[in-house]
Amino acid sequence: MGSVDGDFDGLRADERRMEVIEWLNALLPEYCLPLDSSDEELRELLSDGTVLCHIVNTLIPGVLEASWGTYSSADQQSDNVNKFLSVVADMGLPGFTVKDLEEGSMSPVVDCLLVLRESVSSGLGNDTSVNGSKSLLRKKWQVRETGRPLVPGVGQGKASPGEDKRNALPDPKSQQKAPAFSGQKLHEIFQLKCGSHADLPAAKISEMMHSNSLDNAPTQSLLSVVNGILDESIERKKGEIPHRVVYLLRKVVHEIERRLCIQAEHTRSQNVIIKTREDKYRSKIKALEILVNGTNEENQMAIKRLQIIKEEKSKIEEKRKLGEQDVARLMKEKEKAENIIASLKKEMEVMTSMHEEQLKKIEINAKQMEEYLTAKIKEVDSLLVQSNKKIKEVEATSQLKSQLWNKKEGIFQNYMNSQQLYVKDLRISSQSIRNEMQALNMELRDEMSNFGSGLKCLVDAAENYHKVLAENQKLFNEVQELKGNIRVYCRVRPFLPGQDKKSTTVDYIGENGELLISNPVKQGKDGHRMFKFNKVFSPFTSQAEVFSDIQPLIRSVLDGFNVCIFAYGQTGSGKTYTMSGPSTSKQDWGVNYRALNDLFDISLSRRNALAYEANRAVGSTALNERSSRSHSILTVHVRGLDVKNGSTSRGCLHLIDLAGSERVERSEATGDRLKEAQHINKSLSALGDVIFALAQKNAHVPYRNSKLTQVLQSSLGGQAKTLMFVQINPDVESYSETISTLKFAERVSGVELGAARSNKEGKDIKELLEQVLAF
Ligand SMILES: Nc1ncnc2c1ncn2[C@@H]1O[C@H](COP(=O)(O)OP(=O)(O)OP(=O)(O)O)[C@@H](O)[C@H]1O
Repeated sequence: MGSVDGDFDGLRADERRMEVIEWLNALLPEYCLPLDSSDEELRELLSDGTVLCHIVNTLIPGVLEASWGTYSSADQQSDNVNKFLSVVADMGLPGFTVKDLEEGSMSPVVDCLLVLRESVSSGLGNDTSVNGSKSLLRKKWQVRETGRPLVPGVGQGKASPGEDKRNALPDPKSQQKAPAFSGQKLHEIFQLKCGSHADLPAAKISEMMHSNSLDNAPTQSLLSVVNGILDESIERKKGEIPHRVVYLLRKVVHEIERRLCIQAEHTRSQNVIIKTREDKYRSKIKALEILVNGTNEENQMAIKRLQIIKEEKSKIEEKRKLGEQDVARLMKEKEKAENIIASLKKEMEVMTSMHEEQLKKIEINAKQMEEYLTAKIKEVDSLLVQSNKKIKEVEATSQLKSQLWNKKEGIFQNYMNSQQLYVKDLRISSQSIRNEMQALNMELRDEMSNFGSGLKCLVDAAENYHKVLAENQKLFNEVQELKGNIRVYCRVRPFLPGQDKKSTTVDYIGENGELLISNPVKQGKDGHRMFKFNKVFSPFTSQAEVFSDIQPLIRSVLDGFNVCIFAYGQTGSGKTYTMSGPSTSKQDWGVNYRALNDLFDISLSRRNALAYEANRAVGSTALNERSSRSHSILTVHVRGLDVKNGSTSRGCLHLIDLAGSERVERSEATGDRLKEAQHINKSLSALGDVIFALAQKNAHVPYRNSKLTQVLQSSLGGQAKTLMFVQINPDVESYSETISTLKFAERVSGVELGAARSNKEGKDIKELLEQVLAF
């Protein structure tokens, strides 16, 4: 793009220069500079300032006079240029510097000339201001209206009207090219006053005709001559024109014609040049348009590429950022690694120095050891020498000693003989002792046989113990059966802290399982309801007391019975309290902990006779693990192996914390909770139905009505023993739940209780129990 601008600038400068040259050619045709002249050619024409002054004089005749001369000095040249510039400045037009004219670009000079042209052309005609400025300029430069400058020696005299046209300055070139006619001479000829042309001497005219001075004279001057002659002719009132004057006129006219022809020729050639230039510029413009179109497409492409590049750049920047982060991380890691390496290096250095020190020490020790060992070797050598000496000495002494021993042997032989005699005596006495020992052995054998018969009696007694134990178990279980296979214990929960103790529904708790519940709404006889169970535990009954009543059932599990203990009651009535206990401290233990503990204790006490295999399963029946909405079942399977006869017994204990017994309609449950409550109710009523059927000894027991009864099937019915804790809340607000719970329990226990009561043997239960416990 820059180059295109440059081209345009160049083009504009060329055009402007051509414009100036064209104007100059029109104004001063005598110079006739080719239109495509360069800056340098224009500079050559204008540099001495003469032409510039000539321009001013042509536009405002007589304002300036250039310093003429074939070879004008540098001072003259700058003087001419300064004159021109001061005229331009006086006209209020922008000028240029002398330096611009001497070197560098000619555009300031061209601009100045164009502005001057514009200013003059716009001020032509009846522009008084321009005329005014012209007169001012003339005044300034002391020029008369005739146009002659008031320079001494130049054009002095009276100016006549019409003399203006004749006052044009002579062409400096003509002066240069025609030395025969000096500038002053030609001037004189063309500046002749009226009537003088006719009076020109013949020699002078012939000199003019034969010389080429007309060739060099400015056209303006030639026209002035013609005009002068014509004026003269008019003045002389059609007087006869001398032949020589006619000839001169012809010559002048001929010259004018010749010049016009040249000018026309020149104009034609200029036109051709201009046309070719125009074509050139048109083709250039087309090329530029194509270039511009191409550039637009390229621009769009470039914009698209730029966008892609921008996107790529942003991606690259992101990558670069990530890279920088990586680099930062790696730098940190590198720093860490360098730190570690530095610390390791330090450690290495320390270790190396330590090793070196140790090596030195070892070397020192080795040296010391070597010295020590060489000393030792020396010592050993000397000792060896000494020991050799000693061996010899010892050999000598041993010889002496053997002689001595031989003497002592003789003495010992004598002693031995005497001792043999003594041993003979001892043998005789030992024989008598042996006889005594045999007698004693006989006595011991008799005693041992007596002890064996005693031991046999003990073994027989032990065997009898097993039989008695079995009988005991049998009796115990009979007692349990007599007590009933289904038992219902009611437990009344105490009031919780913050509850009003006066608002109780429990009126009376009898020793034989009676429970009187009062209706808070009804008064009198109808306001009370009596229930009867196997036992009723008051709010003050401890965990241990409750368990002592069910302990025999746990014992029967080890004897191969299935036992099922469960707690039934509304939420918050104490089911978990009874079954598990409020805490894990021993005194708070519920039935579960105590039952398991008891099983272990009894199995341990029976370990000599029976080996048990202490298995447990825990589960819950509903989706929710909260005890109030799920049944929690703890099952213990017991297998006992009789050590003596190898027989096995299997028992199973189910400990169940049932879900809350609230009625669905009362719980106001909806959605999943409703379904859950319905399931719970269903399983509880199924349990009731099973127990009821069992108590009535029905042929069909509906075990399959619920999952709960299916799971407990083996522990409900048959020889299985079932115990139900009916938990009640004494609070008045829970009255209706309490009644429905008790009714359910009564339904379960009612028939069984009746059966137990009608059994005559039931009266002997207490006695039987006492017998068993006494045994
Ligand atoms: N015999 C009792 N002595 C003292 N506090 C009791 C007794 N029975 C129950 N409680 C207390 O009453 C509250 C409710 O008891 P518990 O949680 O055992 O009831 P629950 O019937 O198991 O309730 P849920 O059906 O919601 O599980 C507990 O704070 C418990 O400690």
